Amino acid sequence: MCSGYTLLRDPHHNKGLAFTENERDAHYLRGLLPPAVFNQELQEKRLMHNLRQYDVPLHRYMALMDLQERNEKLFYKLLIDNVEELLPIVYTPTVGEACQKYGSIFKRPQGLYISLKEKGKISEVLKNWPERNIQVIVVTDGERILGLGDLGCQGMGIPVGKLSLYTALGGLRPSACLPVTIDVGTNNQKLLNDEFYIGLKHKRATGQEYAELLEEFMTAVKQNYGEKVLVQFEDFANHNAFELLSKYSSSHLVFNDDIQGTASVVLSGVIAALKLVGGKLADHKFLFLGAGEAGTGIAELIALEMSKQTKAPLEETRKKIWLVDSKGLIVRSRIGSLQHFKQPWAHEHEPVKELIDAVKAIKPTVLIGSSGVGKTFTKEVVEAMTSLNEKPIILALSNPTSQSECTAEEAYTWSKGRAIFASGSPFDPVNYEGEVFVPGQSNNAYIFPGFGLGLIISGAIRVHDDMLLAASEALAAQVSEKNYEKGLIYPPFTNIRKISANIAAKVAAKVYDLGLASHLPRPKDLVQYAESCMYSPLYRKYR
Ligand SMILES: NC(=O)C1=CN([C@@H]2O[C@H](COP(=O)(O)OP(=O)(O)OC[C@H]3O[C@@H](n4cnc5c(N)ncnc54)[C@H](OP(=O)(O)O)[C@@H]3O)[C@@H](O)[C@H]2O)C=CC1
Ligand SMILES: CC(=O)C(=O)O
Ligand SMILES: [Mg+2]
Repeated sequence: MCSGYTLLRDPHHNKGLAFTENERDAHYLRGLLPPAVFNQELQEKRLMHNLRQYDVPLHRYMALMDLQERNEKLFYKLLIDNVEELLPIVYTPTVGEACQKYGSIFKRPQGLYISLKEKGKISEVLKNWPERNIQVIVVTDGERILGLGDLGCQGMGIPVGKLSLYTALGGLRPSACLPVTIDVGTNNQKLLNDEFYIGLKHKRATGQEYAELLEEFMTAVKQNYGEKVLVQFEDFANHNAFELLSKYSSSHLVFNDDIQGTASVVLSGVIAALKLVGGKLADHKFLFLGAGEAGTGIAELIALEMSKQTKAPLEETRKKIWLVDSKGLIVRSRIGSLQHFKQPWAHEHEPVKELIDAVKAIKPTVLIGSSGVGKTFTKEVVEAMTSLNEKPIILALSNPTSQSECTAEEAYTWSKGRAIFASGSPFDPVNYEGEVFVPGQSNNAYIFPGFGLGLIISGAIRVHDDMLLAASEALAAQVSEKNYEKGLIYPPFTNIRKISANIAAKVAAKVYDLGLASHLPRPKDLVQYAESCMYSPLYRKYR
C-alpha cells in the first residue's frame, strides 16, 4: 500500500478525515489533512447533507462519481445505506442524462474503452487495466442506451453504473468488476457533429468488421481472466444482442441483462402479482408493447415457466402471449418479414395496427410496456385494461422516466386505483382518493447483482434458463404480506443485500444441481456463504 500524498489520492485506500492519529503518523499524512478526525458515520452524514443541497439530480450524480474516484469505501457505504435515495442517481433515470451529457461532465475516465483503434491489441489493452483478478465484466457498445438510443462511446455510464450496483447490491468486490465500452462509431448525428464528443467520429462499423472486434474481445477476455469470468452484455441494439448471446453462450459465461435479467425480474413480478389477482400463470393473457430484447426475452421466460407448470409444450404456452411492435400486432400473416426473435409470437389473428385495438381484441390481463417510447399507455389504454379486468396488471418498463409508458399517477388515476403497477424507473407513492399506492420498480437491478453473485460463488461455467427461473422465484418469495398490502409486487430495495444473497443462493443451488459448478465441495448453507463473500464498505485499520 502507498503512503502520504499518494495514499490520499488512492481511492481504494483513502479514508480522508477518517485516518486516525496513529495512521496519520505511520503513513506520512501529518499536515496533509486538517486536524479533525471523523469516523465513517460522520463522513457519511456530512456527504449526504452535502448531496441533498443539490437540487439537480445530475449534480448529485457528478458529486457521487467524484466520491467514487476519491474514496471508494465511503462511496459504497453511502450507496448501501441510502440505496432507495441514491439508486435513481447512480442508475436510472439520472444515469441516462449523464450518458447524454457524458462529453461535458467527463473528468477522469472510468472503465476501459476498446475502440476500433485497438483492433489487434485488445489483449494488451486489457493488461493496461490496473486489476488482474476480474470476475464480472459489463460491456456495452452504446447503441441502445436505455430508451435513449445510440449514445456511442458515452454509453460508458451504463457499465460503470451497473457495476457499482454489482458491488453495492450484490457484494462483488469493486476491484473484481470491469466496465467496458466497445466503440465502433455512432450513428447519432448530433454526437458526430459535437466537437466535444469523446468517441470515434464515424458511422458504426457493422458486419464482419464488428464481428471481428467482438470476437477478439471475447477471446482476449477468456485468455486474460479465465473461463469463469462473467460477461454481461448491456444495452446493445437487438440486431447484435441476440446473435452475440447465442454465439457466446456455449463457449463463455455470458448473460444478456436486457433479454435475460429483465425476463427474470418481470416473471418474478408477475408471479408475485398472482397473489393479488389470483389464478395461475397459465390462466393469464399477456400483451406487450415492444417486441425487442426486453419484450421477447420476458415473453419467452414466461412461456417457459408456464410450460414447466402445466407440462404443456412451449408452442402451446406461447399462444397466451401477444406482442405489438412498431408495425402493430405480431400476427401470422407478417411472418415473412419478421426478425427471427419475433417469429415464435406470430399467432393467427387478423392484422391490428394500434395498441388500443390490440387490447380490445386480445383482452389481456397483463399489459407490459417494453418499446422505449414514452406516454404510449394512454388514458384510453389504461381504461380499456380496467374495463376488462378487476385488477389489471400494468408494467411500464421503459427507461428512463421520460420514456415510461405512463406514470404511476396516471396508472392509478385512470384505473381508479385498481391497477397493479410497476415501472422500470422509480415513481413516488401516489395518493389516490385518500389511499396511498406504492409503485414497485420492475428493473433488472433486482436480479443481476444476486444472479451474478450466485454464478460466481458456485464457479458456474455456463448460464442456463433454469437459473433465471430460480432467480425469479427467489425474488418473488421475498415479497412480504406488508408489501402486498401496499400493492407492491417487489420487496423494497432497502434490504437488497439480503435479497441478493437469497437470489444468489437459489441460483448457485441450481448451478450445482445442473452440474455446472466448479467450486467444490458445495457449501452447506448457500445463503450464509453468499453473505460471507460480500464486499464490506467498512474501513480497515492500517498499521
Ligand atoms: N425495466 C427494465 O429492467 C428494463 C427496461 N428496458 C427498457 O425497455 C425499452 C426497450 O428495450 P429493448 O427491448 O432492449 O429495445 P429494442 O430496441 O430491442 O425493442 C424495442 C421494441 O419496441 C418497438 N417499438 C418502438 N417504437 C414503437 C412504437 N411507437 N410502437 C410500438 N412498438 C414500438 C420496436 O419495434 P420494431 O421492432 O418494429 O422496431 C421493438 O420491437 C427501453 O426503454 C429500455 O430502457 C430494457 C431492459 C430492462
Ligand atoms: C434497466 C436496463 O437494463 C435498461 O433499461 O436497459
Ligand atoms: Mg440495459
